[in-house]
Amino acid sequence: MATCYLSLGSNLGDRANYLHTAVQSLRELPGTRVEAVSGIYETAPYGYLEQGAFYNIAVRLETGLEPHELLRETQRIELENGRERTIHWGPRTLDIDLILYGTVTLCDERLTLPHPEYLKRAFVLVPLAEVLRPNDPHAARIRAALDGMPTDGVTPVMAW
Ligand SMILES: Nc1ncnc2c1ncn2[C@@H]1O[C@H](COP(=O)(O)OP(=O)(O)OP(=O)(O)O)[C@@H](O)[C@H]1O
Ligand SMILES: Nc1nc2c(c(=O)[nH]1)N=C(CO)CN2
Repeated sequence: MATCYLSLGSNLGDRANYLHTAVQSLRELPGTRVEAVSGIYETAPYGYLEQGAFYNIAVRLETGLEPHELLRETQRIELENGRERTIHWGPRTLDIDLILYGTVTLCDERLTLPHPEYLKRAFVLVPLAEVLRPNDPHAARIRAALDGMPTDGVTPVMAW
């Protein structure tokens, strides 16, 4: 089993409902236990700015699925929730990014772990800090990245 952290986002349609539906689907994955879900944050768009605000959460789960198996399942969940890839970093009903999979490092044509952008993204790090195990091997790096990072574009809107 591995401790994994996912970042989920939505900025089209009923954003909170897409996130709740996605977490329920994660709970139903084989060999997987969702252990913690952050509150929902409203976040200013990062990267491609001509779009609506996102709702973002972070999830900690334990899974026996291998990294590529987990990615296949999360991409299935995205498609089941109407995900369409039009503009890179553009609007989406649901996006699920694999941030950390234990201490695995991996870089192939389908999957990079840890996620290559996560330490630059307050919309990832702020929810992630809520569900992070204090003794996690990545905790010090995450706290250091958050220290001094502007987080004014990340606003808590509702508990999970
Ligand atoms: N850690 C990861 N989590 C999710 N997808 C990944 C990861 N590493 C690589 N990918 C690949 O990235 C491709 C593009 O994913 P997507 O279109 O969701 O990017 P994005 O979420 O909009 O941008 P970003 O990855 O910068 O957050 C996917 O088809 C997937 O194979
Ligand atoms: N606020 C916010 N901005 C983004 C997000 C996201 O989830 N939240 N996802 C992106 C592509 O992964 C690009 N920009």
